[in-house]
Amino acid sequence: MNESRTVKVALLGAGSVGSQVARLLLEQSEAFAQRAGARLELVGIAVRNVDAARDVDLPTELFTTDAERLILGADFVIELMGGIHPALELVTLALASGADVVTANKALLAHHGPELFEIAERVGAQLYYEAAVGGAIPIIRPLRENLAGDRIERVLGIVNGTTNYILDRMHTEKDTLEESLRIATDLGYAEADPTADIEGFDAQQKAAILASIAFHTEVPVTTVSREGITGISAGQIADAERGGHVVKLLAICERVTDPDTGIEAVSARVHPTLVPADHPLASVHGGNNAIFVESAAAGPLMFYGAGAGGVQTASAVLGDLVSAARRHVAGGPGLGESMDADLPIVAPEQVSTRYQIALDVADEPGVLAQVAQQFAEHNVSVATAEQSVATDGGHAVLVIGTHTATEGALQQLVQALAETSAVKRVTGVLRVLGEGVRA
Ligand SMILES: NC(=O)C1=CN([C@@H]2O[C@H](COP(=O)(O)OP(=O)(O)OC[C@H]3O[C@@H](n4cnc5c(N)ncnc54)[C@H](OP(=O)(O)O)[C@@H]3O)[C@@H](O)[C@H]2O)C=CC1
Ligand SMILES: N[C@@H](CC=O)C(=O)O
Repeated sequence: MNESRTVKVALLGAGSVGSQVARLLLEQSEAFAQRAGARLELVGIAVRNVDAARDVDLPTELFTTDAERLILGADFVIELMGGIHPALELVTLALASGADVVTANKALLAHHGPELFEIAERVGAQLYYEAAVGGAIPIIRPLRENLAGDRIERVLGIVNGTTNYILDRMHTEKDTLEESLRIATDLGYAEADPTADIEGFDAQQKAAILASIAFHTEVPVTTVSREGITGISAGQIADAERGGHVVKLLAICERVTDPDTGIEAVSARVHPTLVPADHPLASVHGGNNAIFVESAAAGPLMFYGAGAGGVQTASAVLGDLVSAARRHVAGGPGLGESMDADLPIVAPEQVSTRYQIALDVADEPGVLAQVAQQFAEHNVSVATAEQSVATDGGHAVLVIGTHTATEGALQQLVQALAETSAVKRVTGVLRVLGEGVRA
């Protein structure tokens, strides 16, 4: 190692992830110096409140509220504040000043990635973001680098630790969403505003990032259809278990080829999904994530591990920092990325999958015929139907599994069912994961 070489590192944020990054940087400075080929000097930590209680004891003299000044004196900037503002302005300042930036901020990347990459390219700086998807799991680098010579067809999986933790507890402990979310927050899994987790925004942002790098095309976050888990009831969890499934929030990004024209497009979506209990995704418990990548030459690959948590995510952040430092010392290109495919995005209503629809219906003759007629009129074919009388009597519960149908047909059917006199309520609609890793 060149002992005389020191790179100055500014850290923005000392919450769940930032405090662990700072601790590891300080505790393992010798090891990092060996691995990076230069001393990584933590020159300061920008926060909102320098007096706030922290998960970790860190030297008070490192703390500042003056993020801009800190950035301008640094070679590398690690952004772990979260949110769009002021992260956008600060990351822009850092890149424009020539500093390499490491971030875990998927909201920032999903909404402003292209402009940040443009600035980075213009000034010859690098933007690293391994921790933005999948927490500790290496997935960004494999997609950007290791699989750059392959053709990726599909990226699919569990990309939000908080919702996986919640759904897992709803299955295994019969816990409520609210109580499980409280624990996930204590564990450091949830976003500062956990609405981002439970309403699927976090997974939507991650899907946009994954789809963009997997298919080499810009996938705006607004084109990723999103449904969170707040509508999932204890009844749906019980129905899923009875049918040999578990409920998981999945992000599904796939390349779709029109069979008539041969034109390729990209579909990206996030929704609660019925996963067969013997599928590998069903065994992903707690705050873990699992992401399948299917590519033409490599075939199916699975990436699995801690998807959230302060120290786990710090691992990915520090891996990026060491890469950045090595490049700083040895020179050479940074991570490559090409976004030249310019593929169209499939409209959400054209996406096809299988569904399970639960209905509260009147407990009287002729109901099934009325319901079946609606399915036929909307070209949604029934695969299975199971009827049981509700425990409180007076009505029955009808759970219908469909064959593959488009999202557009499904939406129209659900509206028609809600207006059918025999149907008291459409209690839930879940998409069903197909064979293998196909949705
Ligand atoms: N937690 C996790 O498991 C994972 C998180 N991420 C991402 O990592 C990032 C950080 O997450 P996490 O550590 O959980 O977040 P926290 O909310 O725990 O911490 C945020 C930190 O940023 C500081 N901060 C926030 N706003 C400002 C501001 N305006 N000016 C200065 N400092 C500010 C806070 O300061 P103060 O302490 O004074 O309030 C706090 O130290 C986010 O982008 C998140 O999405 C990615 C993967 C996993
Ligand atoms: N809130 C996120 C944190 C990691 O990205 C999650 O729960 O996955």
